[in-house]
Amino acid sequence: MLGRAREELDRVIGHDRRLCESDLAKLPYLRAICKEVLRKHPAMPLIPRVATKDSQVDGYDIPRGTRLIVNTWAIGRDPQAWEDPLKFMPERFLGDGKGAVISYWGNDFELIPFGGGRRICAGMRLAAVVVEYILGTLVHAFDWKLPEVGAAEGAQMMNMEESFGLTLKKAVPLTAIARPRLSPSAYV
Ligand code: HEM
Repeated sequence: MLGRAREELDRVIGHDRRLCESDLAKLPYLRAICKEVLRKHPAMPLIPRVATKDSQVDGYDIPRGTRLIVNTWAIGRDPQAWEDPLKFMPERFLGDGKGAVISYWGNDFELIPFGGGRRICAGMRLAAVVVEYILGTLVHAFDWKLPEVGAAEGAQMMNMEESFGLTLKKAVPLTAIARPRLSPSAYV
């Protein structure tokens, strides 16, 4: 996966400069990775709401004033919505399958990391660009490796468990070593 992302970045950008915002539209695999991250690890896992009128959802009566929590974390891992939901598979957003037309702008309810409706994230356009830009730059401009440690400690380093809160964080922070891989002039 890292190799495929790097191959795409090298093909579009080369080694003599760093990624620019205008490159992002030409990097579909990078975009698919970011979507997959936001599906499986949404930064805001629980979205609060209050019912403004009596309603019925999926056979449940919801009286006006009820406090509701939309669990985007669970939606992203729902086997009724996603094939093999626990697998990190950016390819699900590429090609001509169902996933290729799913976006996170609030209309496809299986992928709502920025929420939806009137209170949808006010910064989502900025956030979507920044996430792609930062991840793309880190992958394109550096080779990454884990510190050399014993197997048990090594397994902990790639630990993807999450600690729940208002925002979702990695339970075990990642430590990795970066080595530049572009022409020296690209870093100036
Ligand atoms: C990956 C980054 C981000 C994620 C995943 C994210 C996610 C969310 C979510 C899920 C909500 C609740 C939406 C709802 O209730 O339907 C929200 C609200 C909000 N976000 Fe973001 N957000 C991100 C970045 C940002 C940034 C960069 C800004 C500002 C520059 C921002 C500003 C806001 C504001 C102002 C609200 C409240 C909107 C309202 O209640 O009307 N967010 N965000």
